[in-house]
Amino acid sequence: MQSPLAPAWLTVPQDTAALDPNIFSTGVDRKDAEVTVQGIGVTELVERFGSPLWVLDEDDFRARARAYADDFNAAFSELCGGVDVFYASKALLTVQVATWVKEEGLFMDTASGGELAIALRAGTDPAKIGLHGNNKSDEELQTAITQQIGRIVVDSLPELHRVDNLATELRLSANVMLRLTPGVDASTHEHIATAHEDQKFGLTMTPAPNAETSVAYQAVHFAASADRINFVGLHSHIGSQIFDSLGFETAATRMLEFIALLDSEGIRIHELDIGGGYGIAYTEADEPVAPGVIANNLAAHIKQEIQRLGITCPRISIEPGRSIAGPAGMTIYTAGTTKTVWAEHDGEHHPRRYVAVDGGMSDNPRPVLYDADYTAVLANRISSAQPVLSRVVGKHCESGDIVVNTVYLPEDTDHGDLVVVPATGAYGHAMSSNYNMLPRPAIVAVKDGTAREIIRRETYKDLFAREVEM
Ligand SMILES: Cc1ncc(COP(=O)(O)O)c(C=O)c1O
Ligand SMILES: N[C@@H](CCCC[NH3+])C(=O)O
Repeated sequence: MQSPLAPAWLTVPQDTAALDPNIFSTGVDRKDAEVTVQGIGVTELVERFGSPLWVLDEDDFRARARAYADDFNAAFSELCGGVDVFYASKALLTVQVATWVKEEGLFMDTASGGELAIALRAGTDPAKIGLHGNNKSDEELQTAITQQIGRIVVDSLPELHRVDNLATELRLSANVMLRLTPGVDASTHEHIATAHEDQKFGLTMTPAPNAETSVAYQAVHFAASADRINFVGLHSHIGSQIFDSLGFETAATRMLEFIALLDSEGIRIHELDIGGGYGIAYTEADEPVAPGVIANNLAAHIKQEIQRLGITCPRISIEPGRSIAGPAGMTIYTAGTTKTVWAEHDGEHHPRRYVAVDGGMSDNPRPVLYDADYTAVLANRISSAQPVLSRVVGKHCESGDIVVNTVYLPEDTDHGDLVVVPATGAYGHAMSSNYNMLPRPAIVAVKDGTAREIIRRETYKDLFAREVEM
């Protein structure tokens, strides 16, 4: 029965065993009542690799990566000479994952010296690497320049001057792209919107009061004329987990208008990166848009704008992260303590069942950071018990340690059952911690019916590893 505690979008499932193909990776199914990934059951996975466990459907990851490359190139090849797809590695990065990205022909977007180090360790061609960051250290910039990476995405005027000075000291030239703030309010959680004025990223396109030109304009003129800077192009990224195409289109228009202005002054912009941020389905309320549809819509919009402005289309690049890694991953947890509490709503009390699992905000901080919604299923068996409104919580010392805020689970879900949370491939492992000294789970990649660890589970010994002996 529908609980008054449930949000309007959450329906009571007809079948609590069903696996929504919008949310789960393509290799996930049920066999003999158990959830399987490419034919391997969750019980076997947990027996072999422990719980909780991050499972990655490697074929799904690779197919999504390829779809972005193929569909965007198909949509843009005639118009703008093609598209370079940079995988936003902040979503999920291990040396193995970087290798898949390389093998699928994608470029690599990194956002720190650490991510850059992993991309290089995986043998990524430096020319296919970008480095982001609003506060890059000299060491990070020096590595990027000496490695001659394809683009250092400069985020401020002082940083541009530092890059020029460092490149001069190193007697090398630096490949520089400028990240601008197109002043777009993306429809997403405020902590993951990145193109409105009042936030930390990018060079503003709005002139300060009484100033004749914007910081973005000054930066372009500096980059275009500095001896040690190879000016690659312009960049904008409006935010993350976005479904509405309007924000992307508005940003593209502002960038192209700026490009037209520069064009009229004789500064030709050869490349425009329009960022990532494409939303995925975490729950039944989310309706993700296929890469081919996003590509065609954006290409149609860009075509119209370059015709209106009378400019040649720059080469386009994009930076999807979540929409490649997210749906490919899921987390298997083991249920422990369960209890029912009486939650108040409109002056009445209603039951809410709590199912505590063996992980939580240390393996997925997104619910606590962004009120992110997820869903979950009972995975080791099918139950005919009635679905009851449940909250899956972790084992941390925080009442906000929520794994899935609202989901209908079979009433008899209990101690020892396996609970799977889908769509955790992005920003789970990437943002995980050892809070409460929980060792982090392993990541297992499943391909062609074979499961292998690509990141091993942490042990208590790992927790002592950085202790300095007295
Ligand atoms: C500059 C930049 N590019 C790409 C991304 C990837 O975003 P998403 O994982 O939402 O595709 C991000 C994250 O928001 C970002 O900050
Ligand atoms: N970590 C965020 C996205 C930030 C993307 C980086 N700019 C999330 O999980 O949704």
